[in-house]
Amino acid sequence: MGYWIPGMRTGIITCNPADVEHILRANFVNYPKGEHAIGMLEYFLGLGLFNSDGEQWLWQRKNASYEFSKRSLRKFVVDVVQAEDVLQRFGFDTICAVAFGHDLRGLADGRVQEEARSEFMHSFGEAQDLVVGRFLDPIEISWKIKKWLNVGTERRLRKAIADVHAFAMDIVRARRQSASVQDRDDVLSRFVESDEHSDEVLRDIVLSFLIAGRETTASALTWFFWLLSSLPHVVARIADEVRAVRKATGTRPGEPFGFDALREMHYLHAALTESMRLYLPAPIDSQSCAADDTLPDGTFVRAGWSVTYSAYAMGRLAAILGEDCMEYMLERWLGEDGAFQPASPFRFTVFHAGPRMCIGKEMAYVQMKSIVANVLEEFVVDVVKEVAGGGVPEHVLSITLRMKGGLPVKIRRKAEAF
Ligand code: HEM
Repeated sequence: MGYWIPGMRTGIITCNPADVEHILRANFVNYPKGEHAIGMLEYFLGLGLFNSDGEQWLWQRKNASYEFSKRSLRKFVVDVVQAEDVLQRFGFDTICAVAFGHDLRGLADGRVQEEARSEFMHSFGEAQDLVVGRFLDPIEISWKIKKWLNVGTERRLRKAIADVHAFAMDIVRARRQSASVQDRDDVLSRFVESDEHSDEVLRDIVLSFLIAGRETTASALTWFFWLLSSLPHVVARIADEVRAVRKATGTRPGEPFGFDALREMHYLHAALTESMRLYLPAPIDSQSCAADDTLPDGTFVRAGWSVTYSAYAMGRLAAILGEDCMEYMLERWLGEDGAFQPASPFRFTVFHAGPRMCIGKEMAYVQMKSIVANVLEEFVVDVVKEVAGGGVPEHVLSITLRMKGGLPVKIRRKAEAF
């Protein structure tokens, strides 16, 4: 069933899996992101994969998909996730390495690089929050924006975007200069090879991967570790599974997990999936309707309207998940043999669905499983009492639905490895 959103840009919102399938797959060409959404982010992200439609999107998606193949993922596990300082390199650095072949760690002057990175992270966070804040305001030129976007804020935003663009451009130039692209299989190499794209186009591709992959996995894990603080039996079962995988693969605590070893961690996969069902990085997603249409549930949609589905609500609906929808129950994802059972992406919409489904989904699971398995194997994570025992921490909606102020934890090394 669709709903009207009074007082906002005209549109409907739905939580019906059949509608979602219609919008994201069956009638995909009729539901692009649309000029409005793309225009709002263009001065920050340009027209990269994440922020483009039609042909502009298609050629980028085709080239990028090739590099996100299973072969590349295996290589990613070997080259990047297994690095000894996995926690340090998690997220931002791994995306730079996998997507752009740009190893921040390997650069000669580590200190300068470290400074550049943290400056970039700060600017990226600031630009993202300001741009997304503007985007989420229902009435674009409202009094709220006029008040909020005062001259100082506008200046800050421009500076943050200029810093972000400069950093992304450095990645592009470094990548162009690196000698042999033939034997590289990062995402950028495909675009660099064809030689027909300007530096600005490549910069936008870099920005799209950073915006899509930078905060999502980190946000998902923050909520996961918070949930674990009240689920000791789940922590114990994950530990059992990790130990069993160690035994089966003949590896010892501290050694890296291989791609196949991570795939064997079904219980952990289910635990993360159940956590993201309830606390997901991207809570809503909007498309624009190109031509008049009627959704499967009978709702009429006029050309130009926005059509939004709420992944957050869909993850908490009894009609989709049953009466126990508000309970953390990871067994719902496991078959009788203990193997992970995926749900239709039109019901479990955490990674979007259809041709524009998240291209980094597998990589995100590899990252998250590596982190959780490594951390729980060697450390005890104590969430500070007030947060662990209290209610649900406050959410902040930026590019992801993150936990306000982050998760305060104390980490202790285990007296003896389990
Ligand atoms: C838990 C982690 C993640 C979640 C929940 C997630 C979720 C999503 C969602 C909902 C979208 C659709 C956004 C939209 O079109 O408005 C998306 C798109 C995308 N994601 Fe992810 N993502 C995650 C991790 C990653 C990672 C690690 C990467 C890259 C390294 C990545 C790369 C992308 C890209 C490039 C797109 C745009 C795809 C396109 O438009 O064709 N994501 N993701």
